[in-house]
Amino acid sequence: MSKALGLNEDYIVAQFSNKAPSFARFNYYPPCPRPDLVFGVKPHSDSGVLTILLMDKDVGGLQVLRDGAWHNVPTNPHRLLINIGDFVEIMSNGIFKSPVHRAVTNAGKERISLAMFHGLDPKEEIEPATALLHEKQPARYRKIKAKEYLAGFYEHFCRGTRFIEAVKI
Ligand SMILES: O=C(O)CCC(=O)C(=O)O
Ligand SMILES: [Fe+2]
Repeated sequence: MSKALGLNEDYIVAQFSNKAPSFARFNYYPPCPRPDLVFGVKPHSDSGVLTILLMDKDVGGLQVLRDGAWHNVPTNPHRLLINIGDFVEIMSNGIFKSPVHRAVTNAGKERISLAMFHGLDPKEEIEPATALLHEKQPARYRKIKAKEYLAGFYEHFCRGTRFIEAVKI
């Protein structure tokens, strides 16, 4: 990803210290009698650097928002889905976008997914890479500590809004 941005090859990897948290979350979605009323996970983007998602091999449910429409992500037993998180959107000055996604429920079938989230040391500051900025392309996000970002992220998630919008300049 760093290379694709024209940055030093290790720019993004170098942001990780040995204090960078990673955690796994198993999502279990029981059958839901009213999928028309209940989300498994409401619309959000992931906060961190990268998420590696192992989806249920049979039951779909993940949807990605693109150009205002929701698209189903097909299931595949041998596929890992890599999602870019908000930290990469900020570092790349918006060249990479962290996708908004949601999980819908299913009336007849249960579903399981496993998400592995890779974050940053809460003390790190996140900001657009200086090498990407010039007069015609100023910073589109303000500098913010990872810890502060996460606090804002969860507050906004509860309200159904996206904190990244509040970090935009
Ligand atoms: O269950 C899924 O497919 C997605 C879960 C998800 O978006 C998350 O845990 O952040
Ligand atoms: Fe997610």
